[in-house]
Amino acid sequence: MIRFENVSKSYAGQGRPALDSVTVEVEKGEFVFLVGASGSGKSTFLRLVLREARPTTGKVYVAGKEINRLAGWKVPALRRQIGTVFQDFRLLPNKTVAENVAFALQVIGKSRAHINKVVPDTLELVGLEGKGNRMPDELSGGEQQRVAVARAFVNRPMILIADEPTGNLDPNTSVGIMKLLDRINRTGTTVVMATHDAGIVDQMRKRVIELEGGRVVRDQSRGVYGYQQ
Ligand SMILES: Nc1ncnc2c1ncn2[C@@H]1O[C@H](COP(=O)(O)OP(=O)(O)OP(=O)(O)O)[C@@H](O)[C@H]1O
Repeated sequence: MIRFENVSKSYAGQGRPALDSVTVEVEKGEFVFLVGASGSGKSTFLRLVLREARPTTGKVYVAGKEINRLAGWKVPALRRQIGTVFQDFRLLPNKTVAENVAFALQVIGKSRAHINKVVPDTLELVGLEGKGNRMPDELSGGEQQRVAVARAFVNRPMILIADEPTGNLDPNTSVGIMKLLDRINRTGTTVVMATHDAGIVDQMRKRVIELEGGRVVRDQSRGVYGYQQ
């Protein structure tokens, strides 16, 4: 589903590359944690999958396509297949919960009938039934992240990318979000999550890829967090 072939990424003006000769493959339906110290290259890895950044050398494949070679007009279709969740939720503050989730479908031209059916189903899936009319600032952090997960998943993407999704949440709330991501993964969606949350990684026992200075230094199935911060 995702394949990096000898990928390096250097940012202009930076001495050493953010990613350095990374070769890694993530199969369809896998759940993968990306761990490593701050600056080790996790976000760069995720941005390359979304083609928000492009490799300096090497090839990135998503669903069999080398995405660096995709024509610009095909990039939105690629991103439509990839849901994203971030530490800071990134909800639209002036839209209700339901509108935030619906918006993700409106911008890709889905019909009102489809939206009216799918949004309530997805809010129920994430445990927010009955809260569709709330504004984001009327929700707890954990609930706001559930909205973000609903928005990321409402189009049933083949990949879900999560960059520190529990970074702003307390441990109990984080467990709830992880249960949700696990549930989404069980529907067949490939999940790649960058995290500093040792407790979560140790509890979930999923594949762990560790980056250090832009290189893969560990790739372990049913792994643990495994290093001191
Ligand atoms: N847009 C950019 N321009 C220049 N350098 C960048 C840019 N983005 C990241 N870097 C550099 O690339 C390296 C890897 O950064 P990256 O954000 O991928 O790490 P990370 O593992 O996600 O870190 P964190 O855990 O703090 O989010 C760092 O040295 C960082 O300073």
